[in-house]
Amino acid sequence: MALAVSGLSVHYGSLAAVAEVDLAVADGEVLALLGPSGCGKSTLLRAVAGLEPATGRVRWDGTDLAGVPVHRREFGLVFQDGQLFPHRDVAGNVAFGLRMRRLPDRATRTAELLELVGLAGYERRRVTELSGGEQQRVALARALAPRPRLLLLDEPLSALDRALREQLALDLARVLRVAGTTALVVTHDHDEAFTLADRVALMRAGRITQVGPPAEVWRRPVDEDTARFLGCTRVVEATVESGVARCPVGEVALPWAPPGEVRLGLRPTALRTSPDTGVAGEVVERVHRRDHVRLRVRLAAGPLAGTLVDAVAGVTDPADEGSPVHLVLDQDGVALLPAEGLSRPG
Ligand SMILES: Nc1ncnc2c1ncn2[C@@H]1O[C@H](COP(=O)(O)OP(=O)(O)OP(=O)(O)O)[C@@H](O)[C@H]1O
Repeated sequence: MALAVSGLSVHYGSLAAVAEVDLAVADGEVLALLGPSGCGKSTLLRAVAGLEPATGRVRWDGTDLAGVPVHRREFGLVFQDGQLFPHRDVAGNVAFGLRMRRLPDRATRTAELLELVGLAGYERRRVTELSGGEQQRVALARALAPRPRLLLLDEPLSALDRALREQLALDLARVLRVAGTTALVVTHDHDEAFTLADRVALMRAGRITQVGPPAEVWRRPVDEDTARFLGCTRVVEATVESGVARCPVGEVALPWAPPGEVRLGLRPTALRTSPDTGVAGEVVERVHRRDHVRLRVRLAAGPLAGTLVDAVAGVTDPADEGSPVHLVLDQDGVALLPAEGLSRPG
C-alpha cells in the first residue's frame, strides 16, 4: 500500500472537519474523494499534503510522515485555479519543480510533459494568455514533472465550463494512466469521480462512509443518504426473487441483488416512458435536457397512486404536460439499498 491514512482528524475549534478517517491508496491507483460541499474533502487532502495540522497518521510505504514538511513529502499538488506563476512562461512553470530539485534534462522533461497534456510546443507562451483549460493542463504538467510519488488534486476542473470539464476529465484520466500516477482527487462532481477513479471514497460530515469501485458504489450505496447524494430521488420497498426485483412501480432484472426484502433507490433515469406497458401516470412537468427529456409524472394506479415520480423520455417522445404515459423500470438507473431502516418521503 503506498499511502495509508489512519485515525486522521482535523479540528477547527469544536468542528471536526475530518473525523477519524482511515484511507489507503495503492501504488498506481487513482482514488476520488467525493462528497457534498463542506464535508471535509479539501481539509483531508490538505492534511495528507501536510498543509493542515492534524491528529492521527499519514504513512507512505509504512513510513510516518509526521514532521515531514510539505516540500519534502514528494507529493504533487494541483488546485482548482492552477496557481501558476504569472511572470514565468509555460516552460518556466513546468520546469519549476525540476529546478527546485536541481534535476537534469529539464528542457527534455518539460517538452515530454507538455506533449503528454496536449500542449506540445507551448514552452514560450505566457501563462496569462492561456485559456482556463490550458492553464490547468500546465498546472498538471508542472505537478507531474518531478515524478511525485503521489499527486493530490483539489477540484482540478471545477473552474472550467461544463463541456471543457468533460473533455479535460477524459484527458486527465488518460494522463494519470499513462504516467502510472498514484493520485488522490477531490471532487463534488459524480461524473468526474467516476471518470477518473479506480475507487471512489464517499465522504459525509468529516467521515468516509463508503469506499469501492465506481460501479459498486453506484449500484450499492451503503445507506439512503448516500443513495440520495448519488442522485436517487425516490426510495421504494422491493422483493427480489431469482434476480428480479418487484416494487410498486414495476419489476426489473437485478441479477446482482440477493433474494428477499430490499429497498431500491431510483434515479430519474430509472423510469422511462414506454408505448403501452408499465405503470400508468400523467405528465405534470417536462424539461428538456441535452439528450433526453426529464419528466415529473403523477402515478395513476397501484400502491403509489397520486405520488409524483421522476422519469425520462426520448427527445422526440410525445409526452407533453397533461398527457398519459406508461413507465417501465431501467436497471441502469436503479441502486440497491439494504432493507433495514425507514424510507423517507421523496
Ligand atoms: N480554515 C478553516 N477554519 C475554520 N473552518 C474551516 C476552515 N477550513 C474549512 N473549514 C470548515 O471545515 C469544513 C470542511 O471544509 P472543506 O473545505 O474541507 O470541505 P469540502 O468538502 O472540501 O467543501 P467544498 O467542496 O465546498 O470545497 C467546513 O465546514 C468548513 O467551513
